[in-house]
Amino acid sequence: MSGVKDYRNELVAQNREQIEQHIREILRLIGEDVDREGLIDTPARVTRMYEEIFAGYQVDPRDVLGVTFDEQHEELVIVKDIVYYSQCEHHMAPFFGNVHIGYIPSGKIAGLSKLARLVEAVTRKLQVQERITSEIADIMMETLQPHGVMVIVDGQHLCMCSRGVKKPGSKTMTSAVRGSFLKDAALRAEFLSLVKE
Ligand SMILES: Nc1nc2c(ncn2[C@@H]2O[C@H](COP(=O)(O)OP(=O)(O)OP(=O)(O)O)[C@@H](O)[C@H]2O)c(=O)[nH]1
Ligand SMILES: [Zn+2]
Repeated sequence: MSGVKDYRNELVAQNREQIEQHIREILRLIGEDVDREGLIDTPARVTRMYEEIFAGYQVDPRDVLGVTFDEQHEELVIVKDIVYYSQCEHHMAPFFGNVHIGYIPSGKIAGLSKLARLVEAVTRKLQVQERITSEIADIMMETLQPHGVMVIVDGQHLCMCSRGVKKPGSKTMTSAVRGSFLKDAALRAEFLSLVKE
């Protein structure tokens, strides 16, 4: 595993030649002229893009929250509007949106940027939106041991917009609720109202 700050998918880099060959073959099989100027470098570009958009395989998302601070703030902390881009595991088509994370620390707070890094680590791979949502909540619970966590994710799935059912603009909303948020309706309401602002 490489460090959690700047990472690319090393397996893609190791297999670069084979991946490029396969992409070239797919281009040929869909009826393209693989030797035309605009496409000559496309297999290499796509492979470099895979190193980036599939970088999540390179990191254990738990390591991202390795840096924490002891702090007695046992009140709501929210980081909202964390933009993510992921790839749906059914079609390998992009989906993207925002993640909102709220938690009540229990003696341990995370660096704020680490929550955004956690989103990166969980989304930069083949995913479904539900799993992104619950993985973020579960990893927060496991590593920070807070009183509770609530995560909301919205997503626009290109596999539903540009193909198939073709419903551009439709948004999928998912939430995960853990610990004190489960029992406390007022806390959930406070989180939701601050996320909406
Ligand atoms: N639950 C969930 N479903 C997703 C997500 N991303 C894509 N899908 C769905 O995965 C399903 C795959 O369905 P299939 O019937 O196997 O594939 P398909 O024939 O291409 O389906 P259509 O998209 O309806 O044309 C579709 O309904 C997609 O909308 C996600 O993040 N969560
Ligand atoms: Zn899809």
